Amino acid sequence: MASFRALRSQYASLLKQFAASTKEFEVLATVPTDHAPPPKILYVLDSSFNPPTRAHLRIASSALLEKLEPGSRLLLLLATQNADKPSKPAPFEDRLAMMELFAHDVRSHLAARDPSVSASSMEHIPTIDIAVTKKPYFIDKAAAIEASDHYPSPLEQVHLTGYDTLIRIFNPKYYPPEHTLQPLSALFSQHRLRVTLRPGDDWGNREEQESFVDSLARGDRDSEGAQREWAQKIQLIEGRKPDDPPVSSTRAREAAQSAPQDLEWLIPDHVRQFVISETPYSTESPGTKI
Ligand SMILES: Nc1ncnc2c1ncn2[C@@H]1O[C@H](COP(=O)(O)OP(=O)(O)OP(=O)(O)O)[C@@H](O)[C@H]1O
Ligand SMILES: NC(=O)c1ccc[n+]([C@@H]2O[C@H](COP(=O)(O)O)[C@@H](O)[C@H]2O)c1
Repeated sequence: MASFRALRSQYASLLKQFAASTKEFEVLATVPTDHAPPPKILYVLDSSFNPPTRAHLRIASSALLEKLEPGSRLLLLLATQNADKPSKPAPFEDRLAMMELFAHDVRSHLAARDPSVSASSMEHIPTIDIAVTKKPYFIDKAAAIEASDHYPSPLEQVHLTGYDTLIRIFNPKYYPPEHTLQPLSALFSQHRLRVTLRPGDDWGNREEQESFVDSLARGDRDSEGAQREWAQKIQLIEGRKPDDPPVSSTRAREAAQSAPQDLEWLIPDHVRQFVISETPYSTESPGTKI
C-alpha cells in the first residue's frame, strides 16, 4: 500500500483531471489492482466517506456476504456534489485516500468470515472500485454508472443506503419540474435498493421504518407518481442492535477532535490509522468545522 502522503497526492491529481473533464462518473482506482473478472452484479455504496465508519463497513460487507460470488463487485462512490450538505473538511483527496483504505478493511473483514480463504489467497474476495461522480441524485448516479464503459451492460446495480437516505430518495422535492416520484421508474426498472434500518429520534423507530415499504406496496404513494411494484425492489436490512451505540461519520469526526479512544469502535482499522496519523479533522486543519 502506498504511503498516506503518496495516496493523497495521487487522488488530488486524479480529482483535478476529473473536475476539468466533462465526465459525470469515473472509476479512479481498483482494489486489488490486478485484472478482475467482469462483474455480474454491482453493489454501490454512495457516501460522503467523511470518514468511512464501521456502519459503512457493516452495510457493505453484509451485502457481499449474503451471496459471496466471484462476479460480485463493490463500488465505493463519492459524490463531489451533495444534494443537501455544503462541502466541508476533510478535503476530497483525503476522503478518496480513506476510501481506498476502507476497501482494504472491507476485504479483510470478508476474508475473516470466509472459511475458504487462506492468508495467501484472497482471489475469491470481491474486487472494489473507487469512483467519483458529479451527480448528487441516485437516479442520475445510476444512469451515469450505466453509461460508463467501465462496466458491461446491462448490469444490475444494488444501491446500499440507510433508511434516512431512502426517505430522501422518495421525497418529490428533488425531482423538478413536476415534483413527482415518476423519475424513479428508471432506477427501479433495472436496479434495486438494499436499505439498512437506522432507528432513532430523527427517522422513527424500527416498526415505523419497516412500514415504509408496506405502505408503498399498498399504493399509498400512487398519487405522488410511485408504483407499487417498486416495493419488491427494496430490501430492508436490520441495522445496529438496540443496545449498540449509533455510529455515524459526524460522531467519528467529533471523536477525532475530542474522544480519540472512541475511534476504535467508530471506524475500521486502516481508516483509523489514517485519521490518527494525518489528523484531517484536527481543529488546526484549515477550515475545520464538523
Ligand atoms: N449507522 C448507520 N445505519 C444505517 N445506515 C447508515 C449508517 N451510517 C451511514 N448510513 C448510510 O450510509 C450512506 C452513506 O452515509 P453518509 O456518508 O451520509 O454517513 P453519515 O454517517 O450519515 O454521515 P454524516 O454523519 O456526516 O451525516 C447513507 O445512505 C446512510 O443512510
Ligand atoms: N433524491 C436523491 O437521490 C437524494 C436525496 C438526498 C441525498 N442524496 C444523496 O445521498 C447521499 C447521502 O447523503 P448525505 O451524505 O446527505 O446523507 C449523497 O450522495 C446525497 O447527494 C440523494
